[in-house]
Amino acid sequence: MTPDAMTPGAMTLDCHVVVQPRRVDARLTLATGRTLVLLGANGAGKSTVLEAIAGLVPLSDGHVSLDGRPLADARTSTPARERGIGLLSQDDALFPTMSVRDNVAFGPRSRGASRAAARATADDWLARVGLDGCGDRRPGELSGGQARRVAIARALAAEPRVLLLDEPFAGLDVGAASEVRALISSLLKERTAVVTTHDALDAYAFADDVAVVEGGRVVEAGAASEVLTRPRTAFAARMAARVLVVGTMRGGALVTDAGVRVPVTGGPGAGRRAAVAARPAAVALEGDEGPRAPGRAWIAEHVTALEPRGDEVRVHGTSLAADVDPADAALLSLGDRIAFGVPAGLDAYPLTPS
Ligand SMILES: Nc1ncnc2c1ncn2[C@@H]1O[C@H](COP(=O)(O)OP(=O)(O)OP(=O)(O)O)[C@@H](O)[C@H]1O
Repeated sequence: MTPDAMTPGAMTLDCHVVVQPRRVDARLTLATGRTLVLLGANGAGKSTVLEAIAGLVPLSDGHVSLDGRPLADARTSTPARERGIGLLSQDDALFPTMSVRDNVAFGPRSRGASRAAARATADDWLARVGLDGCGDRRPGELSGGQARRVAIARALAAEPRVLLLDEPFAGLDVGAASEVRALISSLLKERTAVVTTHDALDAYAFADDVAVVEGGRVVEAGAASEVLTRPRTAFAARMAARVLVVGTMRGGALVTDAGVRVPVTGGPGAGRRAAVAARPAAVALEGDEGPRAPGRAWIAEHVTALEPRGDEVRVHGTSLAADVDPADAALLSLGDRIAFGVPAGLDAYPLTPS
């Protein structure tokens, strides 16, 4: 570890991952001690980025550097086990014939620890992930949540400089996912990590920084507080579970390109492009005709999708969305024209540099 890497805020990971066969071309940087969440839909290229950083997929172009040390480019590649990077893949990939303890001891053993020391480290990690006493079991004797914990322990027992977690809650039932979420939340403190997810909840829960990935590219990146609450594109807003209304500032209001006036708080000067972001739960829904409640700006769109979400349904328009009671959603059909009521008084933020 270089002295620079010990400095809080120093850049740990710097990469430009180009994997042409998978159409991935993504640039990322990550400072020491921070957690970066890669937020994107299925197939966006998130796993490919992690696999390339870990050394499991070759780069077509670009580079991966850790603490200023080049690990890979299109011509050279440090072997995965020598990178100081731990990857928790979606399938856990535990060795099925080894005991749980030996699975976790694998990393320390590879780093030269004696068998006894590696086993002691493994037992210590098993206790830290809540699996005290499970060391003699085989992976096939574990529940999905337990197996995920073992995989986490195995990744961390190797003492990686950077931990990569690929959809760490995928395939777990609600109870197990909640437990693993709490465990990961405590383990990520002070650690340098990248977590992939398609779920905004994970971004809100873990991210210091967020990079939104679409079609193999990073389309928005920055501090979580900025990217999640002030998204700049409809895609980033959707990934952050927000709806975005874009327009031009006029007379203290945001006026959409269709001419709807949205009263806002703050915002840049007249004539500047700006946006407000709302939670779908805060957006109201009415028929296209008839009375409209005051205190909102009403924007008419066609229904494009009805997405069940537990005890609510998210009604998507072409750009807006609202969470409504299933009984109300049941009255709607795809293509219906409806009015979304965006609350007045949201904070407007600039979309163009001043
Ligand atoms: N082993 C592979 N061989 C060839 N192409 C692959 C392989 N794995 C993924 N791809 C392709 O690369 C692209 C990116 O996939 P990737 O798995 O990285 O996306 P993702 O964002 O992680 O999605 P998911 O959340 O579904 O895992 C996709 O077009 C996918 O079909």
